[in-house]
Amino acid sequence: SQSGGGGRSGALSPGPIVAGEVQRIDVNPPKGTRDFPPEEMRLRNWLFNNFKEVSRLYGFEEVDFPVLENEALFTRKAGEEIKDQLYCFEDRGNRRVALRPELTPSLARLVIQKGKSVPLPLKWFTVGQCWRYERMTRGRRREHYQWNMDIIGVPGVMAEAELISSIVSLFKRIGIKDSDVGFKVSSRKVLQEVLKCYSIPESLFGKVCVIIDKIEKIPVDEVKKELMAAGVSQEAVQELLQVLSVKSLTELEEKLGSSGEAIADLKQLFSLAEKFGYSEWIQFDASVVRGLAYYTGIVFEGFDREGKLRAICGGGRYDHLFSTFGADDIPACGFGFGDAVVVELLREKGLLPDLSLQMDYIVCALDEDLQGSAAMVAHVLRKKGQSVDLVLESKPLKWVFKRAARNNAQRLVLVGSSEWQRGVVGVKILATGEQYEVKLDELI
Ligand SMILES: Nc1ccc(Br)nc1
Repeated sequence: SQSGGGGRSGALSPGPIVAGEVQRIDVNPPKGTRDFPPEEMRLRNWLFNNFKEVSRLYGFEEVDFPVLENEALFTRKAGEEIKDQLYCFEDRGNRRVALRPELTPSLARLVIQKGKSVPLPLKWFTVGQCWRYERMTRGRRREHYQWNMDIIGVPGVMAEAELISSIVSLFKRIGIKDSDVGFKVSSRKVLQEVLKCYSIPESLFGKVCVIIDKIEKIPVDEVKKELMAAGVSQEAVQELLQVLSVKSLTELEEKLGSSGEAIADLKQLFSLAEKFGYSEWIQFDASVVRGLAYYTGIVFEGFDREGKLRAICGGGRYDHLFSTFGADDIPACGFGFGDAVVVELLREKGLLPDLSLQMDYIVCALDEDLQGSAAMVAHVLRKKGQSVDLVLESKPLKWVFKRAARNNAQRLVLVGSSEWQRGVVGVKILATGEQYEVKLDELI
Protein backbone atom coordinates (compact mmCIF):
# COMPACT_ATOMS: atom_id res chain seq x y z
CA SER A 1 0.00 0.00 0.00
CA GLN A 2 1.21 3.55 -0.59
CA SER A 3 2.14 5.73 2.40
CA GLY A 4 1.14 9.41 2.44
CA GLY A 5 4.42 10.45 0.83
CA GLY A 6 3.75 8.28 -2.15
CA GLY A 7 6.54 5.75 -1.29
CA ARG A 8 5.70 2.25 -0.18
CA SER A 9 5.28 2.25 3.58
CA GLY A 10 8.37 0.79 5.32
CA ALA A 11 10.22 -0.13 2.08
CA LEU A 12 13.46 1.85 1.56
CA SER A 13 13.07 1.42 -2.16
CA PRO A 14 10.01 0.05 -3.88
CA GLY A 15 10.36 -3.38 -5.41
CA PRO A 16 9.60 -3.99 -9.12
CA ILE A 17 6.16 -2.84 -10.15
CA VAL A 18 4.25 -5.95 -11.11
CA ALA A 19 1.30 -5.43 -13.46
CA GLY A 20 -1.87 -5.82 -11.50
CA GLU A 21 -0.31 -4.59 -8.28
CA VAL A 22 -0.69 -0.86 -9.11
CA GLN A 23 -3.97 0.65 -7.96
CA ARG A 24 -5.81 1.76 -11.12
CA ILE A 25 -6.25 5.54 -11.10
CA ASP A 26 -9.65 7.16 -11.52
CA VAL A 27 -9.68 7.91 -15.24
CA ASN A 28 -12.54 10.38 -14.97
CA PRO A 29 -11.78 14.12 -14.70
CA PRO A 30 -12.47 15.87 -11.38
CA LYS A 31 -16.12 16.25 -10.40
CA GLY A 32 -17.93 18.92 -12.38
CA THR A 33 -15.30 19.09 -15.12
CA ARG A 34 -15.28 17.73 -18.65
CA ASP A 35 -12.86 16.07 -21.04
CA PHE A 36 -13.07 17.01 -24.69
CA PRO A 37 -12.32 13.87 -26.73
CA PRO A 38 -12.02 14.46 -30.50
CA GLU A 39 -15.71 14.60 -31.43
CA GLU A 40 -16.58 16.95 -28.57
CA MET A 41 -13.45 18.97 -29.32
CA ARG A 42 -14.53 19.43 -32.96
CA LEU A 43 -17.87 20.79 -31.79
CA ARG A 44 -16.18 23.06 -29.27
CA ASN A 45 -13.78 24.39 -31.92
CA TRP A 46 -16.66 24.94 -34.32
CA LEU A 47 -18.51 27.01 -31.69
CA PHE A 48 -15.43 28.94 -30.59
CA ASN A 49 -14.42 29.64 -34.18
CA ASN A 50 -17.85 31.19 -34.69
CA PHE A 51 -17.35 33.28 -31.54
CA LYS A 52 -13.99 34.45 -32.83
CA GLU A 53 -15.20 35.13 -36.38
CA VAL A 54 -18.07 37.31 -35.11
CA SER A 55 -15.63 39.14 -32.83
CA ARG A 56 -13.36 39.76 -35.83
CA LEU A 57 -16.26 40.99 -37.96
CA TYR A 58 -17.18 43.47 -35.21
CA GLY A 59 -13.63 44.81 -35.01
CA PHE A 60 -12.81 43.37 -31.58
CA GLU A 61 -9.28 42.42 -30.53
CA GLU A 62 -8.61 39.16 -28.73
CA VAL A 63 -7.12 39.23 -25.22
CA ASP A 64 -6.49 36.60 -22.58
CA PHE A 65 -5.77 36.42 -18.85
CA PRO A 66 -4.63 33.76 -16.35
CA VAL A 67 -7.31 31.33 -15.21
CA LEU A 68 -5.76 31.86 -11.75
CA GLU A 69 -6.33 35.38 -10.36
CA ASN A 70 -5.87 37.16 -7.06
CA GLU A 71 -8.92 36.34 -4.98
CA ALA A 72 -9.40 40.06 -4.24
CA LEU A 73 -10.62 40.56 -7.80
CA PHE A 74 -13.82 38.72 -6.96
CA THR A 75 -14.50 39.39 -3.26
CA ARG A 76 -17.32 41.87 -3.75
CA LYS A 77 -19.56 42.30 -0.71
CA ALA A 78 -22.94 42.11 -2.44
CA GLY A 79 -23.99 38.58 -1.59
CA GLU A 80 -23.46 37.27 -5.10
CA GLU A 81 -23.64 33.54 -5.80
CA ILE A 82 -20.46 33.92 -7.83
CA LYS A 83 -18.60 34.85 -4.63
CA ASP A 84 -20.25 32.13 -2.52
CA GLN A 85 -19.02 29.58 -5.05
CA LEU A 86 -15.54 31.01 -5.55
CA TYR A 87 -12.98 28.28 -6.31
CA CYS A 88 -10.33 29.85 -4.10
CA PHE A 89 -7.35 28.66 -2.05
CA GLU A 90 -4.10 29.76 -0.49
CA ASP A 91 -1.09 29.01 -2.66
CA ARG A 92 2.33 27.84 -1.45
CA GLY A 93 3.34 31.50 -1.14
CA ASN A 94 0.40 32.07 1.20
CA ARG A 95 -1.35 34.20 -1.41
CA ARG A 96 -5.12 34.07 -1.63
CA VAL A 97 -5.88 33.09 -5.22
CA ALA A 98 -8.93 31.90 -7.12
CA LEU A 99 -9.85 30.15 -10.34
CA ARG A 100 -11.70 32.95 -12.13
CA PRO A 101 -15.50 32.63 -11.98
CA GLU A 102 -15.92 35.29 -14.70
CA LEU A 103 -13.76 37.28 -17.10
CA THR A 104 -14.86 40.90 -16.67
CA PRO A 105 -12.76 41.68 -13.55
CA SER A 106 -9.64 40.35 -15.31
CA LEU A 107 -10.42 42.54 -18.29
CA ALA A 108 -10.86 45.57 -16.03
CA ARG A 109 -7.58 44.73 -14.30
CA LEU A 110 -5.72 44.64 -17.63
CA VAL A 111 -7.32 47.89 -18.81
CA ILE A 112 -6.18 49.60 -15.59
CA GLN A 113 -2.72 48.05 -15.92
CA LYS A 114 -2.43 49.33 -19.51
CA GLY A 115 -3.73 52.79 -18.53
CA LYS A 116 -3.31 55.48 -21.19
CA SER A 117 -1.20 53.21 -23.39
CA VAL A 118 -4.42 51.78 -24.81
CA PRO A 119 -6.54 54.51 -26.48
CA LEU A 120 -10.27 54.35 -25.81
CA PRO A 121 -12.68 53.04 -26.85
CA LEU A 122 -11.39 49.52 -26.39
CA LYS A 123 -13.20 46.60 -28.03
CA TRP A 124 -11.78 43.42 -26.57
CA PHE A 125 -12.96 39.81 -26.65
CA THR A 126 -11.84 36.56 -25.09
CA VAL A 127 -12.97 32.94 -24.80
CA GLY A 128 -11.94 31.50 -21.46
CA GLN A 129 -12.66 28.77 -18.95
CA CYS A 130 -14.43 29.93 -15.79
CA TRP A 131 -14.87 28.07 -12.54
CA ARG A 132 -17.16 27.75 -9.57
CA TYR A 133 -16.94 25.45 -6.59
CA GLU A 134 -20.44 24.22 -6.22
CA ARG A 135 -21.27 21.40 -3.84
CA MET A 136 -21.99 18.53 -6.21
CA THR A 137 -25.25 17.97 -4.37
CA ARG A 138 -26.81 19.75 -7.33
CA GLY A 139 -24.66 17.79 -9.81
CA ARG A 140 -23.92 20.87 -11.86
CA ARG A 141 -20.73 21.62 -13.72
CA ARG A 142 -17.88 23.43 -12.03
CA GLU A 143 -16.37 24.83 -15.20
CA HIS A 144 -17.53 26.22 -18.48
CA TYR A 145 -16.06 28.32 -21.26
CA GLN A 146 -17.35 31.82 -21.80
CA TRP A 147 -17.11 34.09 -24.81
CA ASN A 148 -16.89 37.68 -23.60
CA MET A 149 -17.01 40.87 -25.62
CA ASP A 150 -16.50 44.22 -23.90
CA ILE A 151 -16.56 47.84 -25.04
CA ILE A 152 -14.61 50.15 -22.73
CA GLY A 153 -14.92 53.92 -22.97
CA VAL A 154 -18.31 54.43 -24.68
CA PRO A 155 -20.98 55.94 -22.37
CA GLY A 156 -23.87 55.80 -24.84
CA VAL A 157 -26.18 52.84 -25.51
CA MET A 158 -24.76 52.46 -29.02
CA ALA A 159 -22.27 50.21 -27.24
CA GLU A 160 -24.97 47.92 -25.85
CA ALA A 161 -26.76 47.98 -29.21
CA GLU A 162 -23.52 46.88 -30.93
CA LEU A 163 -22.97 44.07 -28.43
CA ILE A 164 -26.49 42.68 -28.82
CA SER A 165 -26.04 42.90 -32.59
CA SER A 166 -22.89 40.78 -32.34
CA ILE A 167 -24.74 38.08 -30.41
CA VAL A 168 -27.58 38.10 -32.96
CA SER A 169 -24.91 37.62 -35.65
CA LEU A 170 -23.54 34.64 -33.74
CA PHE A 171 -26.98 33.07 -33.39
CA LYS A 172 -27.64 33.50 -37.11
CA ARG A 173 -24.27 31.94 -37.99
CA ILE A 174 -25.06 28.78 -36.05
CA GLY A 175 -28.61 28.48 -37.38
CA ILE A 176 -30.59 29.89 -34.47
CA LYS A 177 -33.47 32.19 -35.40
CA ASP A 178 -35.48 34.84 -33.57
CA SER A 179 -38.28 32.26 -33.31
CA ASP A 180 -35.90 30.13 -31.22
CA VAL A 181 -34.41 32.74 -28.88
CA GLY A 182 -34.90 36.33 -27.82
CA PHE A 183 -33.29 38.93 -25.56
CA LYS A 184 -34.97 40.28 -22.47
CA VAL A 185 -33.77 43.86 -22.04
CA SER A 186 -34.14 46.28 -19.15
CA SER A 187 -32.05 48.81 -17.23
CA ARG A 188 -30.92 48.83 -13.65
CA LYS A 189 -31.54 52.56 -13.74
CA VAL A 190 -35.20 51.62 -13.29
CA LEU A 191 -34.39 50.20 -9.85
CA GLN A 192 -32.00 53.05 -9.16
CA GLU A 193 -34.74 55.62 -9.77
CA VAL A 194 -37.12 53.77 -7.45
CA LEU A 195 -34.48 53.44 -4.72
CA LYS A 196 -33.73 57.14 -5.04
CA CYS A 197 -37.39 58.00 -4.46
CA TYR A 198 -37.15 56.11 -1.18
CA SER A 199 -33.75 57.58 -0.27
CA ILE A 200 -32.11 54.16 -0.27
CA PRO A 201 -28.33 54.75 -0.21
CA GLU A 202 -26.43 54.13 -3.47
CA SER A 203 -24.12 51.80 -1.50
CA LEU A 204 -27.00 49.29 -1.28
CA PHE A 205 -27.70 49.32 -5.02
CA GLY A 206 -25.56 46.31 -6.00
CA LYS A 207 -26.79 44.19 -3.11
CA VAL A 208 -30.44 45.07 -3.81
CA CYS A 209 -30.03 44.08 -7.47
CA VAL A 210 -28.41 40.76 -6.52
CA ILE A 211 -31.33 39.99 -4.20
CA ILE A 212 -33.94 40.99 -6.76
CA ASP A 213 -32.24 38.81 -9.38
CA LYS A 214 -33.28 35.81 -7.27
CA ILE A 215 -36.96 36.65 -7.80
CA GLU A 216 -37.52 33.66 -10.10
CA LYS A 217 -35.32 31.31 -8.08
CA ILE A 218 -36.59 31.72 -4.49
CA PRO A 219 -40.03 32.49 -2.99
CA VAL A 220 -40.96 36.18 -3.29
CA ASP A 221 -41.39 36.40 0.51
CA GLU A 222 -37.77 35.35 0.87
CA VAL A 223 -36.78 38.11 -1.54
CA LYS A 224 -38.78 40.63 0.48
CA LYS A 225 -37.19 39.41 3.69
CA GLU A 226 -33.67 39.71 2.27
CA LEU A 227 -34.39 43.21 0.91
CA MET A 228 -35.66 44.41 4.24
CA ALA A 229 -32.75 42.78 6.06
CA ALA A 230 -30.49 44.75 3.70
CA GLY A 231 -32.13 47.98 4.87
CA VAL A 232 -34.88 48.56 2.30
CA SER A 233 -38.16 49.78 3.77
CA GLN A 234 -41.30 47.69 3.31
CA GLU A 235 -42.82 50.47 1.20
CA ALA A 236 -39.76 50.58 -1.06
CA VAL A 237 -39.81 46.77 -1.34
CA GLN A 238 -43.41 46.91 -2.52
CA GLU A 239 -42.58 49.57 -5.10
CA LEU A 240 -39.50 47.68 -6.31
CA LEU A 241 -41.45 44.46 -6.85
CA GLN A 242 -44.26 46.40 -8.43
CA VAL A 243 -41.99 48.08 -10.97
CA LEU A 244 -40.52 44.70 -11.92
CA SER A 245 -43.92 43.58 -13.15
CA VAL A 246 -44.34 46.51 -15.53
CA LYS A 247 -45.12 45.08 -18.98
CA SER A 248 -44.10 47.79 -21.42
CA LEU A 249 -41.94 50.87 -21.87
CA THR A 250 -45.12 52.92 -22.10
CA GLU A 251 -46.28 51.63 -18.74
CA LEU A 252 -42.80 52.19 -17.33
CA GLU A 253 -42.82 55.76 -18.58
CA GLU A 254 -46.19 56.34 -16.93
CA LYS A 255 -44.70 55.04 -13.70
CA LEU A 256 -41.29 56.72 -13.72
CA GLY A 257 -42.05 59.77 -15.83
CA SER A 258 -40.30 60.56 -19.11
CA SER A 259 -37.36 62.56 -17.79
CA GLY A 260 -35.33 59.73 -16.25
CA GLU A 261 -32.27 58.09 -17.82
CA ALA A 262 -33.77 54.59 -17.67
CA ILE A 263 -36.54 55.45 -20.10
CA ALA A 264 -34.24 57.48 -22.35
CA ASP A 265 -31.67 54.66 -22.56
CA LEU A 266 -34.27 51.99 -23.25
CA LYS A 267 -36.08 54.03 -25.87
CA GLN A 268 -32.79 54.73 -27.62
CA LEU A 269 -31.78 51.08 -27.49
CA PHE A 270 -35.05 49.91 -29.06
CA SER A 271 -34.76 52.60 -31.71
CA LEU A 272 -31.20 51.49 -32.50
CA ALA A 273 -32.37 47.87 -32.66
CA GLU A 274 -34.54 48.92 -35.61
CA LYS A 275 -31.52 50.41 -37.35
CA PHE A 276 -29.32 47.39 -36.59
CA GLY A 277 -32.11 45.16 -37.91
CA TYR A 278 -32.71 42.96 -34.88
CA SER A 279 -35.95 44.41 -33.41
CA GLU A 280 -37.68 41.06 -33.63
CA TRP A 281 -35.01 39.61 -31.34
CA ILE A 282 -35.47 41.89 -28.32
CA GLN A 283 -38.24 42.70 -25.86
CA PHE A 284 -38.49 44.94 -22.82
CA ASP A 285 -38.75 42.91 -19.62
CA ALA A 286 -38.56 44.90 -16.38
CA SER A 287 -37.83 41.73 -14.40
CA VAL A 288 -34.38 41.31 -15.98
CA VAL A 289 -31.82 42.38 -13.41
CA ARG A 290 -28.91 39.91 -13.82
CA GLY A 291 -27.01 38.58 -10.81
CA LEU A 292 -23.74 40.49 -10.92
CA ALA A 293 -23.51 43.42 -8.51
CA TYR A 294 -21.56 45.74 -10.82
CA TYR A 295 -24.15 46.31 -13.54
CA THR A 296 -25.37 49.94 -13.53
CA GLY A 297 -27.49 50.43 -16.64
CA ILE A 298 -28.85 48.43 -19.54
CA VAL A 299 -28.92 44.68 -18.78
CA PHE A 300 -29.92 41.91 -21.17
CA GLU A 301 -30.07 38.16 -21.37
CA GLY A 302 -30.60 35.71 -24.20
CA PHE A 303 -33.34 33.16 -23.51
CA ASP A 304 -34.87 30.20 -25.34
CA ARG A 305 -38.48 30.97 -26.22
CA GLU A 306 -39.60 27.45 -25.22
CA GLY A 307 -38.44 28.27 -21.69
CA LYS A 308 -36.69 24.90 -21.24
CA LEU A 309 -33.16 26.18 -20.67
CA ARG A 310 -31.26 28.54 -18.44
CA ALA A 311 -30.15 31.91 -19.83
CA ILE A 312 -27.96 31.41 -22.92
CA CYS A 313 -25.96 34.60 -22.42
CA GLY A 314 -26.17 37.83 -20.49
CA GLY A 315 -24.55 41.19 -20.03
CA GLY A 316 -24.94 44.88 -19.51
CA ARG A 317 -23.37 48.20 -18.59
CA TYR A 318 -20.93 48.42 -15.69
CA ASP A 319 -19.84 52.06 -15.37
CA HIS A 320 -18.41 51.83 -11.84
CA LEU A 321 -16.45 48.58 -11.81
CA PHE A 322 -13.13 50.35 -12.29
CA SER A 323 -13.53 52.54 -9.21
CA THR A 324 -14.13 49.40 -7.11
CA PHE A 325 -10.54 48.52 -8.07
CA GLY A 326 -9.30 51.94 -6.94
CA ALA A 327 -8.98 53.35 -10.46
CA ASP A 328 -10.83 56.17 -12.20
CA ASP A 329 -14.14 54.99 -13.56
CA ILE A 330 -14.45 54.29 -17.27
CA PRO A 331 -17.86 53.66 -18.87
CA ALA A 332 -18.03 50.01 -19.92
CA CYS A 333 -20.37 47.26 -21.05
CA GLY A 334 -20.00 43.66 -22.03
CA PHE A 335 -21.52 40.20 -22.07
CA GLY A 336 -20.72 36.58 -21.27
CA PHE A 337 -21.89 33.70 -23.48
CA GLY A 338 -21.37 30.19 -22.09
CA ASP A 339 -20.46 27.11 -24.12
CA ALA A 340 -22.95 24.74 -22.51
CA VAL A 341 -26.51 26.09 -22.74
CA VAL A 342 -26.17 27.03 -26.41
CA VAL A 343 -25.11 23.45 -27.22
CA GLU A 344 -28.15 22.13 -25.33
CA LEU A 345 -30.26 24.51 -27.45
CA LEU A 346 -28.66 23.38 -30.72
CA ARG A 347 -29.25 19.76 -29.70
CA GLU A 348 -32.90 20.51 -28.86
CA LYS A 349 -33.35 22.18 -32.25
CA GLY A 350 -31.51 19.50 -34.22
CA LEU A 351 -28.96 22.10 -35.27
CA LEU A 352 -25.76 20.39 -34.16
CA PRO A 353 -23.44 20.45 -37.19
CA ASP A 354 -22.05 17.24 -38.73
CA LEU A 355 -18.37 17.55 -37.84
CA SER A 356 -17.04 14.08 -38.64
CA LEU A 357 -13.30 13.70 -38.95
CA GLN A 358 -12.08 14.63 -42.45
CA MET A 359 -8.76 13.44 -43.89
CA ASP A 360 -7.41 14.02 -47.38
CA TYR A 361 -5.08 11.01 -47.56
CA ILE A 362 -4.10 7.85 -45.80
CA VAL A 363 -0.65 6.68 -46.91
CA CYS A 364 0.56 3.13 -46.41
CA ALA A 365 3.76 1.24 -47.28
CA LEU A 366 3.02 -2.21 -48.67
CA ASP A 367 6.10 -3.65 -46.99
CA GLU A 368 8.35 -2.81 -44.06
CA ASP A 369 11.34 -1.52 -46.08
CA LEU A 370 9.14 1.05 -47.83
CA GLN A 371 8.21 2.89 -44.61
CA GLY A 372 10.74 5.62 -45.46
CA SER A 373 9.31 5.96 -48.96
CA ALA A 374 5.82 6.26 -47.50
CA ALA A 375 7.10 9.03 -45.21
CA MET A 376 8.46 10.86 -48.28
CA VAL A 377 5.05 10.61 -49.94
CA ALA A 378 3.36 11.96 -46.80
CA HIS A 379 5.87 14.84 -46.68
CA VAL A 380 5.19 15.82 -50.30
CA LEU A 381 1.45 15.83 -49.70
CA ARG A 382 1.65 17.74 -46.40
CA LYS A 383 3.82 20.42 -48.02
CA LYS A 384 0.93 20.90 -50.44
CA GLY A 385 -1.46 21.37 -47.51
CA GLN A 386 -3.01 17.93 -47.63
CA SER A 387 -3.89 16.21 -44.35
CA VAL A 388 -2.26 12.81 -44.28
CA ASP A 389 -2.72 9.88 -41.92
CA LEU A 390 0.56 8.01 -42.40
CA VAL A 391 0.29 4.34 -41.38
CA LEU A 392 3.24 4.00 -39.01
CA GLU A 393 3.70 0.24 -38.85
CA SER A 394 3.01 -2.80 -41.01
CA LYS A 395 -0.70 -3.44 -41.11
CA PRO A 396 -2.91 -5.76 -43.18
CA LEU A 397 -4.75 -3.93 -45.98
CA LYS A 398 -8.08 -4.78 -44.33
CA TRP A 399 -6.95 -2.77 -41.29
CA VAL A 400 -5.86 0.14 -43.55
CA PHE A 401 -9.21 0.29 -45.35
CA LYS A 402 -11.08 0.16 -42.04
CA ARG A 403 -9.00 3.04 -40.69
CA ALA A 404 -9.45 5.02 -43.91
CA ALA A 405 -13.21 4.65 -43.59
CA ARG A 406 -13.15 5.69 -39.93
CA ASN A 407 -11.04 8.75 -40.72
CA ASN A 408 -13.17 9.57 -43.72
CA ALA A 409 -10.00 9.69 -45.87
CA GLN A 410 -10.70 10.74 -49.45
CA ARG A 411 -7.76 8.93 -51.02
CA LEU A 412 -5.53 5.98 -50.18
CA VAL A 413 -1.92 5.98 -51.37
CA LEU A 414 -0.24 2.59 -51.50
CA VAL A 415 3.55 2.58 -51.73
CA GLY A 416 4.52 -0.71 -53.37
CA SER A 417 7.95 -2.04 -54.26
CA SER A 418 7.51 -2.47 -58.04
CA GLU A 419 5.67 0.82 -58.40
CA TRP A 420 8.34 2.63 -56.37
CA GLN A 421 11.00 1.15 -58.67
CA ARG A 422 9.06 2.76 -61.56
CA GLY A 423 8.87 6.10 -59.73
CA VAL A 424 5.12 5.92 -59.10
CA VAL A 425 2.67 5.16 -56.30
CA GLY A 426 -0.85 3.74 -56.41
CA VAL A 427 -3.75 6.04 -55.53
CA LYS A 428 -7.31 4.89 -54.81
CA ILE A 429 -10.24 7.30 -54.64
CA LEU A 430 -12.12 5.64 -51.79
CA ALA A 431 -15.56 7.06 -52.61
CA THR A 432 -15.59 5.63 -56.15
CA GLY A 433 -13.02 2.88 -56.02
CA GLU A 434 -11.26 4.45 -59.01
CA GLN A 435 -7.50 3.82 -58.84
CA TYR A 436 -4.49 5.04 -60.79
CA GLU A 437 -0.72 5.40 -60.62
CA VAL A 438 1.01 8.77 -60.32
CA LYS A 439 4.56 10.10 -60.13
CA LEU A 440 5.54 11.42 -56.69
CA ASP A 441 5.84 15.02 -57.85
CA GLU A 442 2.47 14.86 -59.59
CA LEU A 443 0.68 13.78 -56.45
CA ILE A 444 -2.36 15.78 -55.32
N1 LIG B 1 -19.47 31.64 -13.02
C1 LIG B 1 -19.56 30.35 -13.42
C2 LIG B 1 -18.44 29.57 -13.51
C3 LIG B 1 -18.58 28.24 -13.91
C4 LIG B 1 -19.83 27.78 -14.23
BR1 LIG B 1 -20.08 25.98 -14.76
N2 LIG B 1 -20.91 28.55 -14.14
C5 LIG B 1 -20.79 29.82 -13.76
